[in-house]
Amino acid sequence: MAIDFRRVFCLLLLLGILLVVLWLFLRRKIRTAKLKRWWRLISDRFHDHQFLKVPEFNDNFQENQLFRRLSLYLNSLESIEDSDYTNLFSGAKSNDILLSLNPNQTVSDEFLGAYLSWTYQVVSSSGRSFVLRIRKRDKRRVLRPYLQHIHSVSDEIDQKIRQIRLYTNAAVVGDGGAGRWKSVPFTHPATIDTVAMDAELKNKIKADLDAFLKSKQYYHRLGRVWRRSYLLYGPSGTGKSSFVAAMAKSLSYDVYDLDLSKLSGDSDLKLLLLQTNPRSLILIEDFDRYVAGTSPAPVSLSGIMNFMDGVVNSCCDERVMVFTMTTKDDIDPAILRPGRVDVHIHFPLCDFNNFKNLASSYLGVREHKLFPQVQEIFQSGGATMSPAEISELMMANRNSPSRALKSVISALQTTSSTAKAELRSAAEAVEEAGTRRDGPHGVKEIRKLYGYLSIFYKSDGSVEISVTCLAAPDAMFNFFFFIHIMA
Ligand SMILES: Nc1ncnc2c1ncn2[C@@H]1O[C@H](COP(=O)(O)OP(=O)(O)OP(=O)(O)O)[C@@H](O)[C@H]1O
Ligand SMILES: [Mg+2]
Repeated sequence: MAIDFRRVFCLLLLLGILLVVLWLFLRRKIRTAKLKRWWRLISDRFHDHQFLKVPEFNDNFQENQLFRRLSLYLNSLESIEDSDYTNLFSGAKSNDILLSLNPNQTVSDEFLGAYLSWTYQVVSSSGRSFVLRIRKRDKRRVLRPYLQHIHSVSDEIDQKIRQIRLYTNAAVVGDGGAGRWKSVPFTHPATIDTVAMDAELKNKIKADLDAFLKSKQYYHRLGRVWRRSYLLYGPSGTGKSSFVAAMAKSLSYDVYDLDLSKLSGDSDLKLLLLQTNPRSLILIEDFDRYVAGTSPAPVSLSGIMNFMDGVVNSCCDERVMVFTMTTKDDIDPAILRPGRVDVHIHFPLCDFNNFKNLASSYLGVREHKLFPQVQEIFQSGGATMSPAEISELMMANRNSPSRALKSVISALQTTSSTAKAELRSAAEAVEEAGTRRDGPHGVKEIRKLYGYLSIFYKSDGSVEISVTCLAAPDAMFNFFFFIHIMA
């Protein structure tokens, strides 16, 4: 039988054309990623796999940093778009859209020629975790470099999108456990530059924070935990809390605002500390209330001191601790010894230099014909206004710098004359005390003038008055005048 080559050729041509049309059709209908996935599913059948789980918390309820890094890394993968179910969130900028994996969804990845897949698991009993599926054959070759790759990519993402957060501790419910810290984005607008304080002091603190950030190796070489603690003390409204916010922003650290009154005991304090992340600032506001015993605290003094020493927080590398208080007069110096508190920063009531800083930021005024009058009031002593009070007056009159300055002058004059009258009556009280003393011996303190005049009745029978110089030119130092009256 003779072969009809023309017919065979036509058939083959027709078949070829059909195949090309089919290929074009499939390419349009099925994305290559899906084809790849199918191919991988088929080839996976011929390999053994291993599963590795990355839980969100470790046994101490401490956040597992690898989980956080993975979350950043996986949500940045392009393949997340191929997952069947993905969450969309708006980002920090208005046109940013962030993708995030939905529970029980899988995202695939490729590294050094190996195929890997991650499943995001949420189980009510054991919490959230990521589970890696990797071919046994690839594990030895790929796992270590892959994890390093995740570290460096997540670090990069972290730098780009890092938004610092403010954590607050909730009261103990049930058996304590994980999730005691609740967080919100920390958006306080204060920066170190916006806080009015002595310029030299400000530069010293900036340099100190900078040096701390760079000294990981140094601390570790000395066998010390890489942490630094600061005490900010001064009257109300002098900028302590604003400065804490500014410090956190300058370090780019999360803030853990620890409310001691919500703790259930010393072990609870340890547990909460273990749950803080590295690169964070742990803040205890109004610390004097707890250590001077004016507020009952559910934690013991030794528990607090252990926490300050870093004994309990050997895990607490890369932490800054900040304590704020109104005055450190009543605090046992042992609590504030070097090592427990590394840097003491005094926030004084407003002086002329701070007033000029405030006028410059709040009113945009660097010089004004009313400045000499303001300076005179500060120099005459007795002007006892906080930067908060002065800045409020400036803000209220920000449309007219002259009116703002006049209202500041009038308020300063009022506080100055009240302060002088109080000083006189306090001195009279001391004079009287010199001739008549009742009550038990010991230290009894009358605090007047916003804490700037202190009178001590001492056990040796003497009376000591300490007056902090109100117009102290340098925020670092206080000047004390002592009057001794022997009974
Ligand atoms: N030194 C300052 N420079 C600029 N603004 C200040 C300064 N001190 C206070 N303020 C302003 O006053 C307000 C109160 O300040 P802040 O809360 O920081 O004071 P504080 O010392 O923490 O007071 P408290 O002891 O009552 O908590 C803030 O809005 C802040 O902007
Ligand atoms: Mg405060």
